[in-house]
Amino acid sequence: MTTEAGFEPVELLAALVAAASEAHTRRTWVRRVAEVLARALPLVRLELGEPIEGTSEVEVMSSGADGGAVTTTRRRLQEPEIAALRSGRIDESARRGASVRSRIVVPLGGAGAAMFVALSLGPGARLPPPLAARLGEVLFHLLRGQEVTQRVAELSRRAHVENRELREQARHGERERPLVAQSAVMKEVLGRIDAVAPFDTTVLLAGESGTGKELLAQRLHRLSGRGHRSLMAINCGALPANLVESALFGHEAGAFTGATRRHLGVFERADRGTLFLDEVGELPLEVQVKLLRALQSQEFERVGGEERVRVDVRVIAATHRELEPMVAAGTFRRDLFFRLCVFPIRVPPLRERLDELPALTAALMADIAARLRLPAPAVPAEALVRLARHAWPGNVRELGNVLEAAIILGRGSTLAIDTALAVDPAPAPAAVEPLEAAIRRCITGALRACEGRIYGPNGAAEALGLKPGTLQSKMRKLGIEREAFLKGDANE
Ligand SMILES: Nc1ncnc2c1ncn2[C@@H]1O[C@H](COP(=O)(O)OP(=O)(O)OP(=O)(O)O)[C@@H](O)[C@H]1O
Repeated sequence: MTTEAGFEPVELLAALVAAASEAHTRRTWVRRVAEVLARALPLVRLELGEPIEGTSEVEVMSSGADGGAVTTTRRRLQEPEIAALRSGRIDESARRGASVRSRIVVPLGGAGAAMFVALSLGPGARLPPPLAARLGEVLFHLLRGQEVTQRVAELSRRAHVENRELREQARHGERERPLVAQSAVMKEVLGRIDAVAPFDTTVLLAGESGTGKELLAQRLHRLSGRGHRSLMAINCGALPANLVESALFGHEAGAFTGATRRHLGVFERADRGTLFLDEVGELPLEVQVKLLRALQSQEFERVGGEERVRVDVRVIAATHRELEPMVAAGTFRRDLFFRLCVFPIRVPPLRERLDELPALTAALMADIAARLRLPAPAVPAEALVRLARHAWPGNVRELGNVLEAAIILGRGSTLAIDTALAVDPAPAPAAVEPLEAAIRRCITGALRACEGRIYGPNGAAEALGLKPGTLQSKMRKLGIEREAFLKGDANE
C-alpha cells in the first residue's frame, strides 16, 4: 500500500521509530516526527494535543514541517477534536478542496483517547483514513516509548544530582565550622537567622568580607527543612559574564566552543535544596535579568538549550557591597534588589563586636591548632588586649589568619601575636575605597550625566578623558550597560 504522495509505509515506519526513539523530550518528539512526516506527506503543520483535565481546553505543541521551533499554546478544544477523542475515529471534517489546506485529526489510543495528533496538509492532499488510523497507532506507541525514555532520563538525572548532593554534603559536613555568637549584635543576627530558617523566604546577608556570611548561610540551610539536601554556593564575582551564566544555569553540549558535554548549573544542582549566591552585587547586568526570571518562575533554560528546567530552590544571597547605591547608579537592577531583599540581615564587622573577641579567639585557636596538629597555646590577657586594639579590616577571617601565624611563629608553645600582627598584610580599614569601586563610580556617574552617550563632545568618554573604545572595554569588564542610562529614546 502506498499513499497518494507515494511513500512506502515500511520506510516511513522505520524513519519514525529512528527519529522518535532519540527524543528525550516531548517537544523534540513533535519536531522530529513532523520532519519525518514532511518527507512523506505534503505536511504543513503537525500538532500534538492533550486536553487539560477538568477544562474544555487543550494544550497543543505544534511544529512546522521545516523542523523550526516548536510552540506550545493553550486553547479551547474544537468540535472535530472532541469527536475524534470520543469515538477514537479519524476526523476528516476539515478536508477541503484542491486549493485549500486540509486538517485531519487522528486520535491516539482508540475511543476515549487522551491525546490526538492533527495534521495540516497542503492544498489537495489527502491521507486515506485507514492509513491515518495506522499512523495513529504507530504514533501512540512511539509516544508511550518517548514517555518512558523521558522518565528514565529524568530518573537518571535525579540519581546523578542526588549522588552529587551526598558527596557535597559529606564535604560540607567536614567544612562547617563552629559559629561563635556571644555579643548582643551577633545574638540578634542569630535570632533572625533561626526565625527565618524554616521558611522558603529569600534572605539577603549584607556585611563586610570575612564577617561570617557564608557560615551563617550554612546554619540557615541546616536549620531549614532543606538541611538534609545540598547547599550549593557560587561566587558571582569570580567569573566573567558568559561563564557565570553557565555556572548558574548550566549548558548543553555544543552550546559554545569547548562545551563538549551537558553541564548542570548550580540552580539545577541545588534542586530541593538551597542556593547561596555569594557576592551577588558583582553580577553583570545581563545575567541579573536572567537571575531575576529564574527566581520568579523557578524555571530557566540551560545555555544553548530549549528545554525549560523546573527547580525548587531556596535562595540565600550575600553581598559586601551596599546594593542600594548600586540600584541608584543603575548597576544593580531595582527589581532584582527587591526580589532578593525580602529578609535582609546585616552582619556586623568584627570591630563592632569586640566583646566576643575572647570567645572567637578560643574557638578559632582550637580549630586551627587541631588542623595544624599542634597543641593550642594559652592566650595571655595582654594578647587579648593587643588583639582588641587592632582594627580588623579583614574581620574574622583576618583574625583566623593572625592566630594561625601566631601559633606557627610561637611553635605551638606560645602565641606570637605581636610578630603575627606585624606581618599582617590586611589593608587598612577605613574610608579607602577599592579601586574597582572607584572606577565603577566614575563611569556610572559620567554615563548618568551624559545620559548613556559614549561618543562625541557630550559623551562620557570625553568627560572621563578616555578613548571611547577604552571606556567600552572597561564597561564590559565591570558589567556596566549603557542602556541603563539612556533617557527616553536617546541614541548614539
Ligand atoms: N562567628 C564566627 N564564628 C566562628 N568562625 C567564624 C565566624 N565568623 C566567621 N568565621 C570564620 O571566618 C572565616 C570567614 O567567614 P566567611 O567565609 O563565612 O565570611 P564571609 O562574610 O562569607 O566572607 P566573604 O564575603 O569574603 O566571602 C571562615 O573561616 C569562618 O569559619
